[in-house]
Amino acid sequence: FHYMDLAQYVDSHQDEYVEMLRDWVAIESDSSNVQKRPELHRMMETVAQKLRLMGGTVQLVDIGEQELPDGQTLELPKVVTAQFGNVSSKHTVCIYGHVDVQPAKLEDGWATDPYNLTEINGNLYGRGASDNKAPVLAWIHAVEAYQALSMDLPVNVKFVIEGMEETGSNGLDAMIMAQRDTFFSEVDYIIISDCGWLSRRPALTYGTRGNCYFFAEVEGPEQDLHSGVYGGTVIEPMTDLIGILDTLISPSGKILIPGIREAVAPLSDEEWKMYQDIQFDMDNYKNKIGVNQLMYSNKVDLLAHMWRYPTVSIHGIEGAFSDPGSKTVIPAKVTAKFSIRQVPDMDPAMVKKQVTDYLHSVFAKRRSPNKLKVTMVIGAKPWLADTHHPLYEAGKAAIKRVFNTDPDLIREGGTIPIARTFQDVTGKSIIMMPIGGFDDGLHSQNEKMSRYNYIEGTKLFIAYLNEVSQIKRTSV
Ligand SMILES: C[C@H](N)C(=O)N[C@@H](Cc1c[nH]cn1)C(=O)O
Ligand SMILES: [Zn+2]
Ligand SMILES: [Zn+2]
Repeated sequence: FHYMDLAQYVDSHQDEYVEMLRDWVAIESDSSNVQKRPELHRMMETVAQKLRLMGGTVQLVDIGEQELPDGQTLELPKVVTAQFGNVSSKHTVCIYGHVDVQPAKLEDGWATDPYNLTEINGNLYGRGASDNKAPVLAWIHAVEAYQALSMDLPVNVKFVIEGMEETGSNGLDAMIMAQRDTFFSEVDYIIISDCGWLSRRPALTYGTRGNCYFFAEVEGPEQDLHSGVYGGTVIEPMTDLIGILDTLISPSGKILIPGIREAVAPLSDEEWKMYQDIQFDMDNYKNKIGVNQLMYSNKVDLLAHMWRYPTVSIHGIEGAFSDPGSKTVIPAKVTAKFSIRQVPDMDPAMVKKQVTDYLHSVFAKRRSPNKLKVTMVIGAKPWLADTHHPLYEAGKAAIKRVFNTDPDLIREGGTIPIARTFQDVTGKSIIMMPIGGFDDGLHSQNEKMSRYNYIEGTKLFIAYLNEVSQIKRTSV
């Protein structure tokens, strides 16, 4: 295995890789904004074209339509599948990633245009740079490097790249089920690089939280009203909504919805010990996010609540006045968006019932004439891997080769909605191998990917393909 030659190739092509990331970041592939859907289609076509030019067997798989809250339908972005190599004596890995992004606007407080990749002090700023465009590209560059040096790929490589991850991977479950006995039948392992390290030390990820995402709509008068003219006479939808939202979680982080906490698998002594042994600087973490106090003051509690316990987050209220200035309005209809991160042994179907029943009972106590409607729009399960699987040993060896250190074994507080489906439907083992930095600002202003992580991450993937090829057949 000529690792040094491959690594040198990567180093000498890094500016091209950055330019390609620039082209990809320039496509506003925001999956949550229906106006941007043409951009998302263009993004999927761009990925497919890149893989075609590399000689892959590429398909753009139609996964149907999405139903919007107003009943209209919208074409889902096609899923790109590709295959490089089909040698039966070799293992086959399937790389999953996504190229849709979270919304971003300059006026949200970005220092640079979110869709114009900008390099400052070795960091590449742009929406989707770390989540998940650079990691997807790094996998592509890894395959390209083998090809460019006329080296056989040590394993067959398949890609599944989607464009709806940030809104729950709509349509992908059905596609995986439909292709379970075709595209996925020869796949041995699934690799996902859609998360980040915990610190400056490289990491391997063995668990993700799931997510149940809710809309709670309160509807009252026929139209918005003047708060001076009508205030005091009507029962305001916003007051009702804030009132019920306030019953979801206590100020100290205790979830108040009956049944949620009871479902959580207890933290084992082994887990407690693992968290205890992880190097994690709480002050650094506070500095990074700009707060002087956290919900928990010791490391184990903090890590456990980041990865291992559910939490409620309130994201926004549609219909509420949120522009600058001071409009004196009583909004007629307001819709809160909130989500509950899922952990073993929670069940999204159960959570849906628990949340819906609870909010209706709390609302009923208010004796409000307004109407409450609760819907769950995403129900993604958590995912957990066996860290003793050879995939993780191979990951450790690759990290040792590239970074000359042992990795942290970590969990991810975020959600990769399709991870659990991959595991349950295909029955294949999954590893998550992040290359994003701990301070990349995913979903936030000024998201970035460091040039270092992008380039060394590409080398890591090159080394990992070789390590996976050494896994003995019996361990598949
Ligand atoms: C971890 C991954 N990069 C990510 O950001 N996933 C999203 C997926 C999601 C979950 N609910 C809605 N979207 C996330 O964790 O927020
Ligand atoms: Zn992601
Ligand atoms: Zn994301």
